[in-house]
Amino acid sequence: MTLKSIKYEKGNLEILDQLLLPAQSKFIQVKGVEDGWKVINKMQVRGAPAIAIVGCLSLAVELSTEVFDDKKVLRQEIEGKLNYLVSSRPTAVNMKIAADELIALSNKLYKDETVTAEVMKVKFIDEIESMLEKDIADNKAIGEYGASDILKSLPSDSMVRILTHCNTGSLATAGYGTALGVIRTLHSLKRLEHVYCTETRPYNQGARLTAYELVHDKIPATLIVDSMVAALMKQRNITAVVVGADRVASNGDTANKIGTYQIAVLAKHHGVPFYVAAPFTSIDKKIISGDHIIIEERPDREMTHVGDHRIAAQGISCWNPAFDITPAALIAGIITEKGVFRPSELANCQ
Ligand SMILES: CSC[C@H]1O[C@H](OP(=O)(O)O)[C@H](O)[C@@H]1O
Repeated sequence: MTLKSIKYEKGNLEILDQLLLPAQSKFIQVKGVEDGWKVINKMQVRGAPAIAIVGCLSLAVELSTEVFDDKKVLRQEIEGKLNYLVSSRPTAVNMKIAADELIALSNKLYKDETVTAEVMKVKFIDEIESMLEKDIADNKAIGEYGASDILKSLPSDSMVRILTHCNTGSLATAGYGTALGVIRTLHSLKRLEHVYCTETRPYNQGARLTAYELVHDKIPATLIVDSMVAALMKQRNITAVVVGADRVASNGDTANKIGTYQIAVLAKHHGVPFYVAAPFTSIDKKIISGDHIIIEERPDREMTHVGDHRIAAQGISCWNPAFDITPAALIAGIITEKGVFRPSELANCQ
């Protein structure tokens, strides 16, 4: 049974409160857009694809409780609430891309005189619901493409050792995962010797979430502290690094969890291929480079406390960017549901 972080039935949405993992596995109800914004902003649900899916499903749930007889009112409500959801977290592009596409659909349905307000609402909710299965299908394709690219230049009986950062699995998507999807596919092919996952301070997505998923799936894995990456690459024969993405610019520069950039630099130094795994819903063709990606800064408390326990001196100032930018020059390949692309190929692929 695979892990699920999102439970959805028409008119009802629940999310696994990831702030409580791994100690407590508790689902909480999301009754509408306001709840959706809050659970994303507080990082009770997180991960670029999951943010978009939960945000849009929160709107679907809200609309399903209302009756519309005026298409103009429905269209205005859709646009306003999607733009509000985009403001919940600024760096991942998935929610913005989903909002733009759904607003375009809303405008198309609004202009179609054969479509009533209620039919417009039903068609709109159907489109949002389709995101769940599409994301899982995309992740399975990412897993296949990524595994074959990593294995293609290796002896057919060799085993691989993979390093990953943050959480990119079922807890960051609708299921299976992106970088963790590549790891799951390598494991299913019986070619995965071992995974190393970083704890990923300060939210500890690796220690709390990725380790949770790897243990759940019985995948051989070892947790390391973020500062161990250089020693690991020096002492263990890491085959490849595979990480996720929150926003990939059209030149391949990639925003991902803080700490990703330094892993990419170390991978270059040690001759380890560094891959980004992300669906096309994480690629922002509207920006030319990583210089144009907004980096979210999170509250100091996420650094100074673990739960209610203070671990940093009272009064120290903190800098807590949630992401950093890895330059395209350090990326061997961008693994998507349409194939693996070198960064220089990205601008021309649809
Ligand atoms: C499926 S990629 C998820 C991506 O999102 C994470 O960030 P956060 O936990 O702050 O939402 C991290 O950057 C992952 O690579």
